[in-house]
Amino acid sequence: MTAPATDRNTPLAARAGAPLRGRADIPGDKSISHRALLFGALATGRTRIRGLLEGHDVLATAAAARAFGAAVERAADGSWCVDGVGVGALLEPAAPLDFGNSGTGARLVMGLVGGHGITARFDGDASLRKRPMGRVLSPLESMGARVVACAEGGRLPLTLQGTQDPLPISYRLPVASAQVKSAVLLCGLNSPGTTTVIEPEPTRDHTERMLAHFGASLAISTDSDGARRIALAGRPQLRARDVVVPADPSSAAFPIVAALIVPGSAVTIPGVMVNPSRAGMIATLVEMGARITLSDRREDGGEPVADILVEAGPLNGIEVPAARAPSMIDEYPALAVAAAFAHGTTVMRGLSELKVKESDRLAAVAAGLAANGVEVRVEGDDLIVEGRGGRTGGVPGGGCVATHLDHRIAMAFLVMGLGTERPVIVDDSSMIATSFPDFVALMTRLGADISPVAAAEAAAAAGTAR
Ligand SMILES: O=C(O)C1=C[C@@H](OP(=O)(O)O)[C@@H](O)[C@H](O)C1
Ligand SMILES: C=C(OP(=O)(O)O)C(=O)O
Repeated sequence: MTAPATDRNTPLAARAGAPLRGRADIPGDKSISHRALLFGALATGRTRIRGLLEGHDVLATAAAARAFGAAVERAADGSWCVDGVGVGALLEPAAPLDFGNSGTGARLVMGLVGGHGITARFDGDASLRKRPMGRVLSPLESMGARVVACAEGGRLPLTLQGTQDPLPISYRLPVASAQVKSAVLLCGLNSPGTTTVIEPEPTRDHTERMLAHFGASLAISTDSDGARRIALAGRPQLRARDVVVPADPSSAAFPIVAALIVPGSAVTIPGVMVNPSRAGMIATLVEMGARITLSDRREDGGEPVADILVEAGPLNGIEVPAARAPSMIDEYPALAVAAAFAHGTTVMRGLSELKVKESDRLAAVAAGLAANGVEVRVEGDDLIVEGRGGRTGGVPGGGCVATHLDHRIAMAFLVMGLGTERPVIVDDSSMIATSFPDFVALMTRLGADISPVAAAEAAAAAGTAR
């Protein structure tokens, strides 16, 4: 249930305390940040990006863009400039590309390499090396790319040889994955024909929005069976554009849940992206009775955004349908924590994709809840949490959570500890910097009590939780 802390881990403990109050400025969206750098590298001219997320995942993508010949610099005012090389003109990287913890970076860049006459080696950390890459490699191979070498099961480290003339294919996604969709479209950008992706379940649409923003020609329609069809005309001339990156709803989920479960809290979060393909968490929390108010809805950088006010209050357990999963796939660890504080049972259906994230999140969430005294079951791909809202003793806490190199597991359980009877320890917090480097400082400014604990204390807590 719990992993032993090592010397390199940085365990943290979260304790219940004062209400959370004030304004939370959330960093830029991770998905849009990766894409802004890659489209900047593929465009001709200078792209300026404001609000880029400066997390480790995105910085690894910036390094890859440089390896392809783009100039990528941070300006004195905090914006980023990318001088691109143009579609079809990427250079071959001189050294292996290291994507660290980032599935998005690795898979999107595989699409780029697959559609250019270059060869690149891909690697990542122990978590990324476990994640399936076949889902991207398989369509790229049908477009003409070749996997020269890879670890068992099509995993990293691997070497991919691209083609300068990718075949235009029509590809129906076998899994609901925006990363697979995006890899195929990025490869198809340098194809002489039209590349079509059909997605039976809609996934985040930032790639399509940004393709249009940079001047590509794409047609989006709905098939008779309800599937979404995206047709991209190959070899467009992409022109550099300004990109404004809105606040990341997946990061905002943590202070939102914290404000809901810590009595007396009221937190405002300005400029959060509320694109419908990412807004499942807000809809779910509102269904649970959360006091969440959206105001000043507007458009920023081609994405809908709003200011969010969250106030603490009771939550009720609900059933979350499988169809909603793609619109909140990264938010389930935070939602499961909210469910632990709700009155009644919450059933989250159709979570198979959670098993192939930075960790097996279905197992990690269940283990973390159980270690902190919450009754939880995994039934097939469903997660069932028995909320402790209104029960004597509240949510017990007192456990140490194994984070398995997973930023979202670390942040979700630190949030949990802000509302539990006893502190919650996470065995490692270093991965939080992949997506939300300022998380602990931001939560502390709101009034949260999160502090380092000695590895020995974390190990002892892990022992008692077993
Ligand atoms: O395209 C993207 O930016 C992402 C897509 C999702 O992954 P999948 O495509 O594997 O669902 C999500 O979990 C990830 O954090 C970001
Ligand atoms: C799944 C995630 O990211 P990635 O796939 O890019 O590693 C995430 O950020 O929760």
